[in-house]
Amino acid sequence: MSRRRRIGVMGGTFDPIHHGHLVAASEVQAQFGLEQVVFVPTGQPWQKSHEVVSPAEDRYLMTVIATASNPRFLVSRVDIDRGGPTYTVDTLSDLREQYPDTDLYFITGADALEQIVSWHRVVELFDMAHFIGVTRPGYSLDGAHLPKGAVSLVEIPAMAISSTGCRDRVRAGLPVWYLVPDGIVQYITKRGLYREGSDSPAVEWGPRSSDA
Ligand SMILES: Nc1ncnc2c1ncn2[C@@H]1O[C@H](COP(=O)(O)OP(=O)(O)OP(=O)(O)O)[C@@H](O)[C@H]1O
Ligand SMILES: O=C(O)c1ccc[n+]([C@@H]2O[C@H](COP(=O)([O-])O)[C@@H](O)[C@H]2O)c1
Repeated sequence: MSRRRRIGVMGGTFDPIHHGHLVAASEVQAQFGLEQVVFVPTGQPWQKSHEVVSPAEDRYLMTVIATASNPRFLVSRVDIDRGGPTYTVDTLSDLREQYPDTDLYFITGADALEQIVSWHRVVELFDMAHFIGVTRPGYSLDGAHLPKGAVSLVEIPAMAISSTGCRDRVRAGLPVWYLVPDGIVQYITKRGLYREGSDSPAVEWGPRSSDA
């Protein structure tokens, strides 16, 4: 009897994508024998509504550039094309339709996992995918209230990199070489992303009038 397909799902705002994301996806791919890992840039990350987030198309293109050299990595537009606030319950139902007879492995860092109880329709999530929590410097999972057995925890090489840190460095005129792939440095420079007073058309996600 043939084994069911196993596909990883790496969701993120990716503003910008950095080597912490790529190492997490690569480690989980190898440890769980995943056929592919699908990177899914968020449309509107509703829990970051107080933050300025770069346009989805910039985040999507950066994700495509950063993953292009790995034949096991793919990028999906489902969260961007659906529109509205991004909920993982919708991401997983779209991907389940796209990948029938497949086990999905949703990858999250320790920080995101700590917050998972606040996610939309969280109870349904654990029936839709296996959740894999990866270690992240500065975060611990000790206090996270997760359903017993719902999440597998995986130790990955420690990458003390965050998108916030990368944005702050660009704003301060510091290099982000080697924190992000080379193509992402070039993309950020070309588009003038994250620079104070730059013309880059960052957007703020306020609640839509229909959500009020
Ligand atoms: N250095 C890292 N090590 C392990 N997991 C990470 C790391 N950076 C991000 N992740 C995980 O990747 C997913 C997407 O993260 P996201 O795009 O929000 O990046 P971020 O660096 O956390 O961004 P920001 O600093 O803007 O909050 C989340 O599950 C997050 O926990
Ligand atoms: O479903 C939710 O309510 C929800 C709330 C916060 C984050 N998420 C998902 O978690 C992933 C990482 O998100 P972020 O904001 O840390 O980049 C991404 O796939 C998000 O869509 C999902």
